Amino acid sequence: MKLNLNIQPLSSWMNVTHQPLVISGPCSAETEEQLLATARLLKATGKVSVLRAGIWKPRTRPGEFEGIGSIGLEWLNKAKAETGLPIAVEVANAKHVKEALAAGVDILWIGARSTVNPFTVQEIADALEGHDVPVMVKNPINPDLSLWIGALERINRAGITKLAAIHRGFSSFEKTAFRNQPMWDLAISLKTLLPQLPILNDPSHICGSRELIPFIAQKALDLDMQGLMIEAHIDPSVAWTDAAQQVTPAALSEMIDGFVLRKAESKNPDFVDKLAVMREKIDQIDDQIFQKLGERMKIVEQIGEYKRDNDVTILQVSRWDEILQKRTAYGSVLKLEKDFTEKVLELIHSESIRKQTAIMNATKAELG
Ligand SMILES: C=C(O[C@@H]1C=C(C(=O)O)C=C[C@H]1O)C(=O)O
Repeated sequence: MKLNLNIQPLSSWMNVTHQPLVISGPCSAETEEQLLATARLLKATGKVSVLRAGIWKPRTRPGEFEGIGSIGLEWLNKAKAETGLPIAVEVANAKHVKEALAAGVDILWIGARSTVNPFTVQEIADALEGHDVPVMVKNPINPDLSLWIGALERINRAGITKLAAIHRGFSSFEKTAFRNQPMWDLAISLKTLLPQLPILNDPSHICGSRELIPFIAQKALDLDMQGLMIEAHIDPSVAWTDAAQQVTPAALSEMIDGFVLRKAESKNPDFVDKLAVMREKIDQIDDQIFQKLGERMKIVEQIGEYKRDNDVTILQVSRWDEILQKRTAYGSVLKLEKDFTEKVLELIHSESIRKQTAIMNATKAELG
């Protein structure tokens, strides 16, 4: 299924001065000096296309620094006048949108804590009506693809066609090395449903610590994401917010130099030919896999009927356990990750259970 949004290509509204597209700037604008000094150094790298700064900050607990507020718009405009960099801010309500538009902000983004709430997104969308400003929508904090798509649809329906998504990772109970779980599958699903939608990655919020950022950023580029939003601060050690995940402009520059840029496709005829041959092999193997899955399910159905006629339960834990043990061991010999093998088997098993349940239920109904 493909969704239908009216979106302009990124290249028609974003002047990418260096590949990959990098949007950078401090997590929060703190002082005029901090913002201007950071902006100057970012500009000097020659590798940053847009300056970002948070001026209204949604914080988990009250009493923390909640952003410098509207004065930050003036500082951003000073930075823009000096560096020539277009400016981007986060907006979380109609007032923010109004002020940002009045100040001539070039790009607005909607944060994860706003995307999660359709009322907030609709309020922002209504405030955007009639304005031709680029808007970027971060994923919601919870891994709900529909909410993310819904927010993009609301903004698009307000007439915003310069639209992009930002993948910043998802909250989870699970404690891992990441501040927010990347859950790449969701970004891949969004790209599959909306191939024309530019998706940027925000490795700063996924990682939560600067050391991890280059790895996540490279992975995002390898997944064909169209740019990166990376937080940078003149001196991260004294940052008022998110100190651990900000990098200096110099570190950012070095990081960008280390990226390997891979293209979405190659026109080299030799490459195209070899790829076609390998894909033909994959097609044949996929045919076989599905043929075999079909055959397996037929036997599962026969077993279901046999169990039904002999009043035996559908779920057979010891048999299921035996399959799990045997196949994961075999899978590891075949160099398949245990986690992958288990996921495949679990999918197959739950489909078996579903099929056999249908057989049992049909009979119960017939027996009436
Ligand atoms: C097919 C059966 O029913 C269920 C499905 C299984 C499977 O798909 O392999 C295994 C055990 C049962 O939970 C069976 O009992 O063998």
